[in-house]
Amino acid sequence: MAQYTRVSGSVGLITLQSPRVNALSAAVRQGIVDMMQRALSEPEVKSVVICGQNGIFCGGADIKEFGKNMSGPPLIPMIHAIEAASKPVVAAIEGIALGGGLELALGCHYRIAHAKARVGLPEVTLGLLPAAGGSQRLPRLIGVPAALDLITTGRHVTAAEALKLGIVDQVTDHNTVNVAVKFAKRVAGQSLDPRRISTYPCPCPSDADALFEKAMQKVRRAARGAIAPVACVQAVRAAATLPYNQGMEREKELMATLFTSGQARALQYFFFAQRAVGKWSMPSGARWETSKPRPVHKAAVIGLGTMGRGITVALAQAGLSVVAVETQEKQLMEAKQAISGMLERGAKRSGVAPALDKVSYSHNIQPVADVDLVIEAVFEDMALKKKVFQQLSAVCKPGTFLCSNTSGLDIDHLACQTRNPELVVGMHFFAPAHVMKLLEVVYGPKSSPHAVATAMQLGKKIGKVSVAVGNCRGFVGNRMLKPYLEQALFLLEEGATPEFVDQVLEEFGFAMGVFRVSDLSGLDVGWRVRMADGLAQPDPTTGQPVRVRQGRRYSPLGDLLCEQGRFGQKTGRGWYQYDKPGSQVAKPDPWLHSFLDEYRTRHGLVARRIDHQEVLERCLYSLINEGFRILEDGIAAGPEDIDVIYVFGYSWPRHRGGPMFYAATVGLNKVLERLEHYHQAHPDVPSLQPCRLLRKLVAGGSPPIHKWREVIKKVHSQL
Ligand SMILES: C[C@H](O)[C@H](C)C(=O)SCCNC(=O)CCNC(=O)[C@H](O)C(C)(C)COP(=O)([O-])OP(=O)([O-])OC[C@H]1O[C@@H](n2cnc3c(N)ncnc32)[C@H](O)[C@@H]1OP(=O)([O-])[O-]
Repeated sequence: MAQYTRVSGSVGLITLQSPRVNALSAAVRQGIVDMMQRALSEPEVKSVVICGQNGIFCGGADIKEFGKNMSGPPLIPMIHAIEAASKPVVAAIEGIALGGGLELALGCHYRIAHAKARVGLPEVTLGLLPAAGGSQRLPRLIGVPAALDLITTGRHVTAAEALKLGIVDQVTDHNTVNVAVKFAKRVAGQSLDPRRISTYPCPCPSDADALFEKAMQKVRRAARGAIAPVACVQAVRAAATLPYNQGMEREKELMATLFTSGQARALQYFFFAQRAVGKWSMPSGARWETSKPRPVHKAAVIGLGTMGRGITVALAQAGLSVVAVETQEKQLMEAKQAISGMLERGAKRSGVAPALDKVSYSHNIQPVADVDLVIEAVFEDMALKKKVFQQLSAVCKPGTFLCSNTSGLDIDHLACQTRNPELVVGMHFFAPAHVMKLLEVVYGPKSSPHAVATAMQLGKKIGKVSVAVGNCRGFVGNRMLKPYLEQALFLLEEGATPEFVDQVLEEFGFAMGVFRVSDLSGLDVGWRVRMADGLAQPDPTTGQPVRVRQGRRYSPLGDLLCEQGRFGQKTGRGWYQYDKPGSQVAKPDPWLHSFLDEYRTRHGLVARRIDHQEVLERCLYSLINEGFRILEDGIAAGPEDIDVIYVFGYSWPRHRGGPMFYAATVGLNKVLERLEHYHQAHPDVPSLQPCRLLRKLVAGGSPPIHKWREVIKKVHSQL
């Protein structure tokens, strides 16, 4: 919808009305067309201002309409009509003008923006490109290099940068609509030809071919198989090399290839999945709408190792006062230096003052008595963590939330160490904690909805994408990672090499394959956990590494490497070799190949040829199968939770939507059939045995992913 009012005598004011972001739905487009005709037909009206209600100009095309039959007036001719109008049209940009919203503004003759406004063409993040003239008008207005940057990254720019680039004509701190109305009155009657961007020549740098070649290489490197960034470069190239109308034809062609692509569907699913995880619920029925968070002004971090330092920085950068506690004096001094350095570098990057004064340091726990929330980040040892929680429960004021950054230990065990177990939740950060977006908020059976709501809100405040999950070994992310890692090791036993397995996973779109990630995070981290679980010990009778445990197949390959000090990058040797400890360039290691050959011979294994499909299916389908078990157990409320965790925490390629969306794309019946195939071949690997929920979904005709929550609810109600 759009509202029309005549203001200041001679200005027609068109206000977009579609909560919450005035997206260009069919109704809004119809409203704009109708109101423009009215403004142009009223003789008293000399100029027009377009704005959005509630201080937001426009969030672009209505993503909820994608995939449905398009109705209402099409966007391109609507914008052309505005550009061709005989009366000046001024866009009053408040809040945001994104995608089709900015394209609408580029069709206007003038653009006035509020100082706090942001503009951009983020279509590439949805697997699309600016398809309402944005890829043709923006290069003509601001030049090819700047347009390439905005369109291939989809980044939002501030009003100040938009003015500098020439996207907007004026920036104001005052009421933008009033300023725009005054401006519109002032330009009434002036010639508009010089203001019709589509008529501008596209300023093309002399070395255009080289520039576009370079841009194409850059996006291909970063895209990891995503197709939209490549199409964006091609569209801008059309603007630089073709007349406007032909360029628009090219934009349309390219958009047609993207719009129906699986990647666009995956990225649009992921757009809404990101918003769905904020609307959390617990098996107890507690929900985000009804659970009030408590304010957190002052926090504490216990243990200043790598994770503790990153968490302290994330909290301080968000403006919280932080008490950083480390009992080891030397570790405390090193941490103070590291944290100050991270705060200074972060502040320099964002052009603000470093929040050094936000952090106070202590080598004992007393100063945390008056904080609102504590995050424990000590070494991953249950006995040590229990002691810390007992101390915190004794020292902290009543009502203080006690949170653990454990990556998989039992939250309920920690809660039982305290006077108020309802105030205990997990806040599982991902390394580096001040960079990685994901936060798993883990609730135990005693955790109160307030504790979950407070941790979720704190996560949002420090710029994280927070996902609420239930308490179990490894929570969601690490629990699903286990069968994935297991299959990768089994594939090595059966004849594959780390390079080949990683190549397949990186071609799929992962930033790094499983063995390169293992070398980066350190093989010893998992080894210590397996040692603690008594898994890594050789068979006491034979002294031989054990390959079957409790009737399940087990691969001791990782343990054997660790026994030889091959911890990965940190020791210069792991699944790959590195020039020196700490270097990051992984090279195939002939030693490892002969080690694998000997290992196979010693265990009577015969190497066989393993193809891409098998690597992909065994690694990904076992991970997905565990995802279905997690949904069945109610540890995650819906597939969106799992997909957001895997994209933000485990570099699952966003243009594939996430593991559960990928399963739906491949087809649940195919995933089931392949798992049955591999389980038959490997009956001693329970993680390949298809999960009941997967069977149930397939038996139910493989409903679309947005319907899975209903099926899960039914399964839970029958349990
Ligand atoms: C032709 C043309 O070339 C092409 C093809 C296009 O134009 S493609 C479209 C290009 N536009 C975009 O990529 C912008 C996408 N939106 C955003 O980036 C953000 O939303 C935001 C604008 C920066 C606000 O962030 P927020 O954090 O303040 O609130 P929110 O929770 O995110 O959003 C608030 C509510 O609005 C909903 N919403 C936001 N943008 C929407 C959109 N474009 N269409 C439909 N719904 C939208 C969102 O789902 C949520 O709903 P609900 O959960 O309340 O039910």
